[in-house]
Amino acid sequence: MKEYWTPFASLLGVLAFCQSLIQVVFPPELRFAIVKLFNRIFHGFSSYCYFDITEIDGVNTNELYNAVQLYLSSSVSITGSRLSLTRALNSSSTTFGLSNNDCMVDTYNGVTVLWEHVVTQRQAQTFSWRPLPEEKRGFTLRIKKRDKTLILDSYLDYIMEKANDIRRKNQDRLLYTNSKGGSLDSRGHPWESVPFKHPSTFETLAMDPVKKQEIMEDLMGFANGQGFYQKTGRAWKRGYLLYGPPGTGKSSMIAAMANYLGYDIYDLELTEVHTNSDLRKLLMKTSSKSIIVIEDIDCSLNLTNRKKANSTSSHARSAYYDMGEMRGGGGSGEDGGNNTMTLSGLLNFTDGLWSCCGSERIFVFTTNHIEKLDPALLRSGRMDMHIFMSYCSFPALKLLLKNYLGLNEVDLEVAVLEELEGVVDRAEMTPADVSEVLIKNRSNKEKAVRELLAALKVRAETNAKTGGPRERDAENVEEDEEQEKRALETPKQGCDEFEEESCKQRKGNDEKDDDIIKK
Ligand SMILES: Nc1ncnc2c1ncn2[C@@H]1O[C@H](COP(=O)(O)OP(=O)(O)OP(=O)(O)O)[C@@H](O)[C@H]1O
Ligand SMILES: [Mg+2]
Repeated sequence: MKEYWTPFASLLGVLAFCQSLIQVVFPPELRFAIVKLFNRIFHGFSSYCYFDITEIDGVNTNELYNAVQLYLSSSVSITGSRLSLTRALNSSSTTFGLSNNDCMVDTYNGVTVLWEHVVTQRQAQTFSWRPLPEEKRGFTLRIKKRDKTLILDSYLDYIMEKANDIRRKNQDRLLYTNSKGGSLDSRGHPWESVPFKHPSTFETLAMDPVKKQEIMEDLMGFANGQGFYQKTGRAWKRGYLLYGPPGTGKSSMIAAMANYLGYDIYDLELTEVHTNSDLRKLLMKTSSKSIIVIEDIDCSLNLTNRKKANSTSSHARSAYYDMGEMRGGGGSGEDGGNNTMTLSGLLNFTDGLWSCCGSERIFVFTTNHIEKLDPALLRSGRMDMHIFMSYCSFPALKLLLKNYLGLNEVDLEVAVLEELEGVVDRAEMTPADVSEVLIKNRSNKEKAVRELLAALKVRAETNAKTGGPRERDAENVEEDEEQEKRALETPKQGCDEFEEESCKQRKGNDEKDDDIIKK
């Protein structure tokens, strides 16, 4: 049972009045001694103790503050008479909250506690390393001294759990981006967020059903595995590397993972991160139950295969390592100090001590060119699962037919099914291409199937003549490598240009592939 409790607020008001009176009458030293004595006497006689939960704890956002707010908002909505209402941009739900400086009683395991929402104006600051919000916000929890153990042992954990449940039920997850280039907002967040409403789920994801089931079980095992991770002394985190050609569902898979687990997504734009210490700050500001995504990792940072670079020449090697310094403006080479963004900084981010700040986090890297990644990223244990997102297979095709046209296997003629099965692997078409044919003709199911079959046949024939996208891709990779080798052998000042050119080239190749597919 929860209700407003005004006598407590009045008592606090009297205390505040006494304190301001003391401030006016006595000099600062005497004032300090009197206030201390006054507090000691008051607390000595009082049977209550108080806990302050401030919104910002030093430089970090206090997760407990957010949890208390959410927890109380779930109860206030029913019993409160004075509420603050908020609705985030594009959000589907309204949040009720305790108004400024209002109090509320809550009962837990037969123990009654009092919550006060304390909001005060921040005094004008002469200097601050970052802008602070105008208001200082926090909750004060008042409990009986004799209930302290019970409350501290389980009540706060209960609140955290409840808040997580509420968030999951609201289904309003957030998509964060660091595209502001590391600048902080007034609450010290380097991330900007929007409500995440991607409709992709494992039901809509077309891929090998056995592999899909394996991934879903792995994710669920992770989410429910707190005890296991604790027992085995492992950090509660998991890494997935999604690789495969463009349009095979890597981004859709990330959205499906987030929707399946109810996690937020942090989309990390590596090109906006300039130093290893910036990366650590970003990591510190991510919350638990989240997926941290780095898309197209081969293009975001110079993480291409070092082995190949090493085998060229010592001159080339030093040019390669110097690239990190040039980008960050004078760091300490490949191992990198904090002045530059390096591979080792990234590995430390996912793997090292820093990866363990917070818990229940999933790292997902995606790439179109796994062969271009540094072996250090691929070493076993680094990413727990390597998932190949392949061209459309027969089971995936059947799922797309069902999702887009509502056609089950039994709705199709046996001969058509056999034709589709016979041609789909040779066609090497991505699920994105297949979806496009189906969407275009979705008002006429028969025509859609006919056109799809024709498109698959054309693609299979082209592949038979040209070797297919896999071979074309391999040729492009060789071309890229040749170009990288040439750039590594040129003087250092060409490195930045080379980097840009190489990335453009890769993007160009992808577009070329897309064109071929569309034809
Ligand atoms: N496996 C799939 N199942 C269902 N739909 C898919 C699948 N793959 C691709 N699609 C469709 O194609 C579109 C593009 O897919 P998506 O962006 O997930 O590909 P990607 O692998 O991330 O590509 P890129 O490498 O270019 O980032 C999606 O909007 C989705 O509709
Ligand atoms: Mg993608």
